Amino acid sequence: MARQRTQPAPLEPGQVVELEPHGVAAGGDAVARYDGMVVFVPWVAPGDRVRARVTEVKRRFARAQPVAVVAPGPHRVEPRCPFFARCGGCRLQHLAYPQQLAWKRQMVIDALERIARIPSPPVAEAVGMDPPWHYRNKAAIPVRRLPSGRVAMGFFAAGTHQVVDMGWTGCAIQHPVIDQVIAALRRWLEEDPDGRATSTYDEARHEGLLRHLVVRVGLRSGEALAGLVVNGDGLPGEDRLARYLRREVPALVGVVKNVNRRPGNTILGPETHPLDGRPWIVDRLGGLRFRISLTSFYQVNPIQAERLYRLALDHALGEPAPGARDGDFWLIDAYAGIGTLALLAAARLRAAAARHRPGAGRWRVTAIEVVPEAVADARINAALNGLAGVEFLTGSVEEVLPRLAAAFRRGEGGQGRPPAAEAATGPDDDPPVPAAGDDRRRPDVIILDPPRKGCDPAALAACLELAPRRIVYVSCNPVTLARDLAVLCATGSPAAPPLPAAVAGSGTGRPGAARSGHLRSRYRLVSVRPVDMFPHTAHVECLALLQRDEPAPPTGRTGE
Ligand SMILES: C[S@@+](CC[C@H](N)C(=O)[O-])C[C@H]1O[C@@H](n2cnc3c(N)ncnc32)[C@H](O)[C@@H]1O
Repeated sequence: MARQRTQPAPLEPGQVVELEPHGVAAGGDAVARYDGMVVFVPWVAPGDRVRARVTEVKRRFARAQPVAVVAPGPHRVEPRCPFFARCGGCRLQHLAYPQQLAWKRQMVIDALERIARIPSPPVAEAVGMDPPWHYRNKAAIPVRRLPSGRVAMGFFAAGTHQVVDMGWTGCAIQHPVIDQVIAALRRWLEEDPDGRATSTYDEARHEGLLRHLVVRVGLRSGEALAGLVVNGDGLPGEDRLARYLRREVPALVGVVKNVNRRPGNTILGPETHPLDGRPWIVDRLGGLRFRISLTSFYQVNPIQAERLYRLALDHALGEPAPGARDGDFWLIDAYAGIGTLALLAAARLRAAAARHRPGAGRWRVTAIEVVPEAVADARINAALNGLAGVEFLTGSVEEVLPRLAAAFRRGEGGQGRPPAAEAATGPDDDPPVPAAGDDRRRPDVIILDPPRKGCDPAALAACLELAPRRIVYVSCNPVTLARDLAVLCATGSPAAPPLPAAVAGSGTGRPGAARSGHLRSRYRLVSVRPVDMFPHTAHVECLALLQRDEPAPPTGRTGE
């Protein structure tokens, strides 16, 4: 039973109590109740009986740290990593993998019901991986020298900036090549005279040279790249160090130095210089090749990324394949990174068009990305795969998508490339992708794959105005997904951001405008599919398909 507000808290800090958690909260802590009060306990599983010491008591909840597992529950398993519950990287290794998947699905359902106000949302079973280990293709590892001269390298302890030294054991979720690079750098720093003379970064004082080791591995290609993040011009003997690392770890195709002189916890700085070999790796994903430099976004779990992308494109391109029907097809990939989804879509569209009669299924793909380096990589990737006609627009989605909507409003939407956009030009021998014909006034599909903070209201407003038949939303945060779906599906959540007045109808661009009838419910949530990109962590990734069943609103008007 819920506690009355006036009752004194039944717990106080320091108290040791016995608890039986019944669920897992967002973030991975187990949830129990004690005398009606909610208590969050990390590192224990639902069904466990545990003794826990109370560490914090608030008005409505308390936190406790486990002291002992009195009786393990049915879903508890032995964590594989000896550093589990000390290292902050994994939160769920003690929970059997099928229960992790069930929990992630429940997190999505809860967010959609609570925030987007969608009752019984159509959330499918999560797509898991087998085996769910050694999947991470990238790690950024802080380096700290201890007073003894030894070197500690590992991830930060949960909620702190204390390095938990991984020793020589390695990490259970990252690619083994990353462990090899860590071991080689540690040997250099402890045994080589230049290595011993290398200071490591002290965050509190903003002193010391070597901050992080960043390693990237191409799962399919086997190529690896190491980045030494330096608070200064360089490291003693850095060229020799780069050659040493490549000799010790043959998978390394290059070693680079990244200069980050800024205080704070941003890992990478603005400049990257090659030290030895080449400053990028090439990996294969979904049948295409991608060049990836140290700073570009690339999904950290490529096995699951391939599944996620296949599902996203099945939704986006739908049935029948666009090449199999008459008419043009225009797909916009918003938040495109190095162009993975845009190029995979273009490859599918090209293959489908080639299977059918000439002239049927002309297609166009437009990708939008804010980081210029990622766009540069994307253009190289387009050329690498013979798809250089894909349009890459550099800019924020909240600026570029409204420009496309404005062009559409002026009746220019179907006339080739967007007017205000900087379109990619491919090599002369690469035939351009046919632009959509004049009869096509709207994009058919918009893919949204924003960072954790979700989409800006201006981006959502432009989506509503462009009114594609389908929206495919790839999300790494169910909370912001739910907030944005409340706008796109017009469910009227108070969490939904205000829309610009022009889109919300007669000047009422406020939260809840949808409830007042200004925004007709436009998109139906057809399905949501969690795809486990981050096994053993509390991160939840999912894919939502939205469909517009009703006719598109007339040009320039999105309300009734
Ligand atoms: C989750 S990643 C997805 C990248 C890509 N779709 C993929 O799967 O590799 C989000 C991308 O959006 C970019 N980004 C972040 N905010 C943006 C904005 N406001 N406008 C455009 N791109 C943005 C980031 O640089 C990053 O490349």
